[in-house]
Amino acid sequence: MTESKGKIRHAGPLTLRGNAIPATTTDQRLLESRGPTDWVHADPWRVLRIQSEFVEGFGLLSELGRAVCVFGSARVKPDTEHYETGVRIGELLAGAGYAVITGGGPGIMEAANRGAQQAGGHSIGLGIELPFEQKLNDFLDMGITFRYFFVRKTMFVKYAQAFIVLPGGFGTLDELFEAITLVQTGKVTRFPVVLVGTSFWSGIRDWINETLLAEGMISPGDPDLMYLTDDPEEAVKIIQEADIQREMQEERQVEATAHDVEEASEESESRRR
Ligand SMILES: CC(C)=CCNc1ncnc2c1ncn2[C@@H]1O[C@H](COP(=O)(O)O)[C@@H](O)[C@H]1O
Repeated sequence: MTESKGKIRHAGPLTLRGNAIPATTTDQRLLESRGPTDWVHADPWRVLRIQSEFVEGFGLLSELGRAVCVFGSARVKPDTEHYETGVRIGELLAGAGYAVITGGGPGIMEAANRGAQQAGGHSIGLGIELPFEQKLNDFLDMGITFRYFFVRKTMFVKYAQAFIVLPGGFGTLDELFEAITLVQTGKVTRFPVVLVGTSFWSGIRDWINETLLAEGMISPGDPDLMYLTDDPEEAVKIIQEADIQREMQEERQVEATAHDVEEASEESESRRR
């Protein structure tokens, strides 16, 4: 087909006219064994890659069971206070029956994975492809490296029941505020977000109260979406208690539904009589 103005081409769901009509068809480009390959870097092709990342991620994680994400700096070194806290939290989570999910990198991520593995738990790393050479840490039972940050973030939120956030930089803040925004907007419910390290986090906590809340940028209950502690045991206890609450609420919902069904069937029975 030529590229004259009046022509029209339907390509799947697309309608193309005039100069928008490509010189070759999709099938031609697919079957062409040689020739320009820059189309693999085009956006439509990226969509497939994005889809395939979702498929891989869902496939790997769908049978995970209860899990908690641990976030924190990629830069802290072993034998430092924050690293040791990360190890302890990994151990405690594993002891409480939670799989530990991290970003799969160094620092706090490595610490939490190390702790989980040390305690015989399930240790998972969801890594990210970065412009500089970077490998998954050595303490993972299961690891996957994502191309796209947003796909990886979906996995963190979908497969964890809670977030624990240790000291960190931009990456950690991004993950923290993503989680809180999802809870604030009701996209995820009953999802505890626990900050560990009171002296590190109190500055931002105070700013949230004294500036965000004071200027009406958030609602009065919003600062309570985050728990703040120094104690790894307390962090894990907060998550366990939230789990118990969630189970109780689910049971109440099941009972209420059963009760409604019973009432409805009694009513229709008496109408029939
Ligand atoms: C030494 C170095 C910079 C390595 C970067 N390698 C990384 N590997 C995997 N996840 C990462 C990495 N950097 C940042 N992140 C993500 O962002 C958070 C840490 O970023 P930050 O250090 O707080 O800002 C982690 O929870 C993780 O999910």
